[in-house]
Amino acid sequence: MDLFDSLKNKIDGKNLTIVLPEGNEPRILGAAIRLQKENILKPILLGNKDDISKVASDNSWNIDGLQIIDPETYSEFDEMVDSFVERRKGKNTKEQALTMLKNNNYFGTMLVYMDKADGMVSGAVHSTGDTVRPALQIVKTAPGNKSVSGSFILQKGDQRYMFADCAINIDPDANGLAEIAVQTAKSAKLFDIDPKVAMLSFSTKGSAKGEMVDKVVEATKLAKELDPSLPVDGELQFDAAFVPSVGAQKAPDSKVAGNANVFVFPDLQSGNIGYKIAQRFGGFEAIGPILQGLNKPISDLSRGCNEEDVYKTSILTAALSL
Ligand SMILES: CC(C)(COP(=O)(O)OP(=O)(O)OC[C@H]1O[C@@H](n2cnc3c(N)ncnc32)[C@H](O)[C@@H]1OP(=O)(O)O)[C@@H](O)C(=O)NCCC(=O)NCCS
Ligand SMILES: CC(=O)OP(=O)(O)O
Repeated sequence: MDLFDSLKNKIDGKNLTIVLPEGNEPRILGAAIRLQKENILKPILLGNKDDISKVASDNSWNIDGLQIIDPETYSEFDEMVDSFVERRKGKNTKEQALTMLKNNNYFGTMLVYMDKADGMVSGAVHSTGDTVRPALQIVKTAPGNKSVSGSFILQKGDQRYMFADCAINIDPDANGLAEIAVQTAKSAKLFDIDPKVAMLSFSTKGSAKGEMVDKVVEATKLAKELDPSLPVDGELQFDAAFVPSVGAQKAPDSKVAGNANVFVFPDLQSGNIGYKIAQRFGGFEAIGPILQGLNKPISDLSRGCNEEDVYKTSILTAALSL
């Protein structure tokens, strides 16, 4: 079954709510109208009602029945401020809270934190940093996780792969990389991928040397320690990880080489560039970044996203709340 049909089945009838802080962005509003019309989930748009109505009328869209919260006039704002100050005890004052909660990403994240919404999707017009910082500060990492990371599903026809970290950790050390591998394998299972994890490098099994390679070798060892049942191997170049004949030549003893479907990049430069190349040159649909290891489902979008990406990321985020 198509991934999104199966995710839709999962969330069907559960009345899940997803906050969309960028309420007057046409790609967001278009996706929200579609989600509402198809009765898949309940979008909650943040923004000024007149501004959102103007975008709708400019596009001849009907927004009847869509839930819009204007943070400027939110009746439970005082309760939200108190909850924020309590959560950020010792880190942010009430005065700071009043300013920070004027930002829709902080406001939307608080709705999720306070269980007034099941998840949030943002980032069509905000950078990843501005989108995820409130989540890292308020929702925080889930028990058993040290850091949050960001993965993508790359799919084309019946091919489906996971790439990570493409969004959050700029230069993870070996421990961080090992955690990213385990988190991404866990995400893969949620999306019907039986994970075989390749720890990527410019070297395969000692073909090149240096600190960058050592980091990936160490991370592979640590990932195996974190989850002994996980099929994970490294260090592998992308061709050795993906192409069976090259895997057999470069890493003949590996059970992952040539068959990998989860690709862990050594740092964010390679991960972010890598997924965009697969998307833009390779014609793969890229869904994400999916934040892994976070206590509640909040998803970022690439600013290059389209309405379909927002629609799908909202469905996926709702499914992650179950
Ligand atoms: C994610 C990112 C924005 C965090 O940067 P930052 O806000 O400057 O980080 P700080 O060190 O000030 O941390 C802010 C908070 O987030 C937490 N945090 C930072 N990185 C984290 C991570 N990977 N996992 C969990 N928590 C994290 C910190 O503990 C801190 O919490 P606190 O305020 O309660 O102490 C930064 O790592 C970044 O810019 N990453 C790259 C994003 C990007 O541009 N990606 C490419 C496009 S997708
Ligand atoms: C995920 C990502 O690269 O986001 P953006 O394109 O917004 O920087």
